[in-house]
Amino acid sequence: MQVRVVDTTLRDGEQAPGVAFNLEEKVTIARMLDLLGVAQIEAGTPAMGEMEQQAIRAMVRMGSKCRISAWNRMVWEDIRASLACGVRDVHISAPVSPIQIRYKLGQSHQWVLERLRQACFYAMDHGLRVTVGAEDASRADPVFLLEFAFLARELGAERLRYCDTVGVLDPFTTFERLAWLKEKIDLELEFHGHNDFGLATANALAAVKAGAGWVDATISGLGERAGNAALEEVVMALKHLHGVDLGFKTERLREIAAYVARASGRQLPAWKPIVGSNIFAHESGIHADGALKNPRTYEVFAPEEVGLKRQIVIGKHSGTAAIKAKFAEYGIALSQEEAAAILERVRAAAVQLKRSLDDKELVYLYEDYLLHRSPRIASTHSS
Ligand SMILES: CC(=O)SCCNC(=O)CCNC(=O)[C@H](O)C(C)(C)COP(=O)(O)OP(=O)(O)OC[C@H]1O[C@@H](n2cnc3c(N)ncnc32)[C@H](O)[C@@H]1OP(=O)(O)O
Ligand SMILES: CC(C)C(=O)C(=O)O
Repeated sequence: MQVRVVDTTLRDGEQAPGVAFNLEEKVTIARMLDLLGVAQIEAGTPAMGEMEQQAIRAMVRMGSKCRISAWNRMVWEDIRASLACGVRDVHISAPVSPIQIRYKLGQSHQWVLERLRQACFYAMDHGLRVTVGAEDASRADPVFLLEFAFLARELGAERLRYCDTVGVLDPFTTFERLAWLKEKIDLELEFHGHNDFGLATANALAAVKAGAGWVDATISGLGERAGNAALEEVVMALKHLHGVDLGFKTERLREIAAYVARASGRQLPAWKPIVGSNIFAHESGIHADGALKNPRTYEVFAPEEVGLKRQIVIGKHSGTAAIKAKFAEYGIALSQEEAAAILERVRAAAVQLKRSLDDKELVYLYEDYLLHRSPRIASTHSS
C-alpha cells in the first residue's frame, strides 16, 4: 500500500488564529519536513501577497526532494501569484457544499464547475501540475461531488482532495465516503481532515484504509479551529497500528514539533500524543516498575524512535522500585525499608509542591531521612 503525506503546516497550520511564521521559520520548517520524508509541502497561499510569495520562492529555491505546492482559489490572480513563486504544483480549491456555494460564493453549482474548468485550463496552460480540492466535501450533495470529481479528472487533475472542512466525519463515515468515491471514479484521492470532534487522525487512517493514496496533515495538528490531523500521529499510527511504514525519519519528529511550537508561539502540551514530553515519562509505581523490568510493558515503541527519552519520574504515585532505581543512579543502594521511608516523604512533598520532585529535592529528602531515621533502620543500614 503506498501512502503519501501532504504536509500543510505552512498553509492550513499557519491559518490557526494568531500563528504567523516569518520567512526564515517557513524555510526552516520546510527543510525539516523534507528531511522527515513528506511527499509534498503545501507551502502557502501566494494570493496573500509579496511577503508570502517571497517565502514560497525561497522554499522552491532551496531544492527539496519533495514537491512544493501552492494553494489557490479558482481565481486567475491566485494562479498568477503562484506562477510568480516558481512552483510546479498548484492546488485549486472549490467549495462544493450547498451552504458554501450559496452563502460564501453567492453562486450556483454550475458556476463552480465552470470556474473550476477555467482555472484548471489557465493553470495547465502555464505548465502547472494541478490537484483539485473539494472544500466542504463532507457536507456536499454526493451527486454533485461526483460530477465535480469527474470534471476534475476530465480536466487532467492529478488527484482530488476530499476535504472534511468542518470536521464532521467520524472514521466509519470517512471510510464509507472515500470507499464509495474510490469505487465510482478512477482518480487518485487525497484526504484532508479537521479535528473539530477530535477525530482527524482516526479519519485519516480510515481514508487510507478506504483507498486514499494521499493524506494531509500538519505538525502537532496545528490548523484552523481544532486543527488538522497531526502528522506525527498519522505516520506513527500507520506504522505501528496498520503495519504501513512510510519510511519517515521519525526520530526527527520531536525536534520539528518543538520548532513548530516555538515558531507558532504555542506550548507543545506534555501529553501531546507521540511527541509530548510525558509520552515516555513514568511516575506511577506499577508503571515505573514494569518499564524498568521491560519498557515494552508500558511503551508501544521506543522513545528514541520519535526523538524522545524515557524518564522515571518520582512523585506522589511512585513506588519503591522507582525510588531504588533513582537512588542507584547516584550510587546509593537503598534497602526496601529505606525506600519505603523515603517514599513517604516523597508523597508528602509532592502533594505540598503539587508536582513531581527533581533530583536535588530527592537528595535533600534523603539527607533529611538520614538525620531523622529511627535507630533501628540506622543500625540495619550500617551493619
Ligand atoms: C477551508 C480553508 O482553509 S480555505 C483557505 C483559507 N485561506 C485563506 O483565507 C488564506 C488567507 N487569505 C487571504 O489572504 C485573503 O482572504 C485572500 C488574499 C485569499 C483574499 O482576500 P480578499 O480578496 O480581500 O477577499 P476576502 O478574503 O475578504 O473574501 C474571500 C473572497 O474569495 C471568494 N472565494 C472563497 N473561496 C473561493 C474559491 N475557492 N474560489 C473562488 N473564490 C473564492 C469569496 O467568495 C470572497 O469573494 P467576494 O469578495 O467576491 O465575496
Ligand atoms: C481548503 C481546504 C484545503 C481546507 O483547508 C479545508 O477544506 O479544510
